[in-house]
Amino acid sequence: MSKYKYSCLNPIAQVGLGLFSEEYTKTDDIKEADAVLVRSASMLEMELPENISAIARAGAGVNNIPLDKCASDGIVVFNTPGANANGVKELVIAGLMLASRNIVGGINWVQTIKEEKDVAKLVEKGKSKFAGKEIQGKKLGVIGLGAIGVLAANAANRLGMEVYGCDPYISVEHAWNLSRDIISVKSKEDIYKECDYISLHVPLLEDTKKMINKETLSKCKDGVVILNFARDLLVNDEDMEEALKSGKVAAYVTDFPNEKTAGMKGVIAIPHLGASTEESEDNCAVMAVKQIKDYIEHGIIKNSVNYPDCDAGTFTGGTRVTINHKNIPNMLTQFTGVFSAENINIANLLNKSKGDYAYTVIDIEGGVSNGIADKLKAINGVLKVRTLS
Ligand SMILES: NC(=O)c1ccc[n+]([C@@H]2O[C@H](COP(=O)([O-])OP(=O)(O)OC[C@H]3O[C@@H](n4cnc5c(N)ncnc54)[C@H](O)[C@@H]3O)[C@@H](O)[C@H]2O)c1
Ligand SMILES: O=C(O)CC[C@@H](O)C(=O)O
Repeated sequence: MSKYKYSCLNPIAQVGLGLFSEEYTKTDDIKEADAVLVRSASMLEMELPENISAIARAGAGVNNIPLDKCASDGIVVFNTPGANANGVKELVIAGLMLASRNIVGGINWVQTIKEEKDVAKLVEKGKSKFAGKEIQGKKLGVIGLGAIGVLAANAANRLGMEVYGCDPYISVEHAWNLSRDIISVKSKEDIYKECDYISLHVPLLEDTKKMINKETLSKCKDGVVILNFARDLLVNDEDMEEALKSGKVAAYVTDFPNEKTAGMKGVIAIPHLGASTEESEDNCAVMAVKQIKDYIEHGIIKNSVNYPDCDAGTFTGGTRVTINHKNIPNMLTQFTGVFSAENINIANLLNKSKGDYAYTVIDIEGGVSNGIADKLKAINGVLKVRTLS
């Protein structure tokens, strides 16, 4: 009989799932799963049963997961920062090329003449219709300098582009990795005004939704190319259609086609292939499974998007009690009170908070009764209690 169960809502690379020991079994019923692994499947409308302790998004974007609801149910949500960034960066470079040289048009045209007698001659005669531009010397603006934005900016710069980057919240780690040749600008306005190509690498949030719209496009250069390898809702599709028609936008490259953009003239639509490489899928799966195992077996939180990171070290014996709770005053006093009332000595205690939520790990040398977990659960503001032994 296995100790833990996990469910996968999307296919997850075997190299990751193989890291689960025989203590784990896979289940298709999330009502009995301790942990859930997901890629792009939407969990927004899903009922989240009480048994779930953790959800790992094998990828970066978490807009398919109800983060607040999970936090208030005591469910820790992880993602895998950077694990698919190289895969996306490479497709962004392909996107720059696809938008600059009429590669798709040319390839499709060759198929229309493939049965003709002298294909080579027709090719030489007809190819001028597909002539393009080079990216060297052109200006690229990268909005969002996280794992992908930094790699894309540096790579485009190495290909001879003049690259502008904008990220008011850039992390120290990403700032370190950004080439000194990238021109860092404080406002997106500078990118709209200066750049021939604009690539979006921000998460989909309330303040980034439809950031590319009639107003922002009006600030752009005529014939600008927009690349969207982040999320479709970052762009207002109606405004984009108008801008493509008028020539304001020369091409819109999107990794997120929808009913509106899939057949839109001027759109180069790719079926969400950014992270669809063997390497990215493996990296994401391995990172996601390791994070789930660390949390389930040791109560360690790393790379959570709704709870604080918290590492009390490997659980080696005795009892470890983990408590997901609201970040409100007086919680620790109440927790320690439950143990002291039973004359139990706390060997180690770690508490971390992030926004409205907090997480506490309490190590005890011996065992504890079930009653302890029930008393902790009864404290107002406690969302989930787990006892590892
Ligand atoms: N096409 C794909 O298959 C694919 C794969 C991975 C990620 N993505 C998308 O790309 C996004 C970025 O991925 P990542 O791995 O680089 O994430 P990341 O978290 O490393 O980087 C996101 C960056 O955006 C910045 N940011 C947030 N709000 C901003 C704003 N208003 N203006 C400017 N910068 C802002 C953050 O400071 C951060 O540095 C993801 O959220 C996801 O939606 C798509
Ligand atoms: O899982 C995928 O294929 C896509 C992942 C990507 O959109 C992400 O946000 O990481």
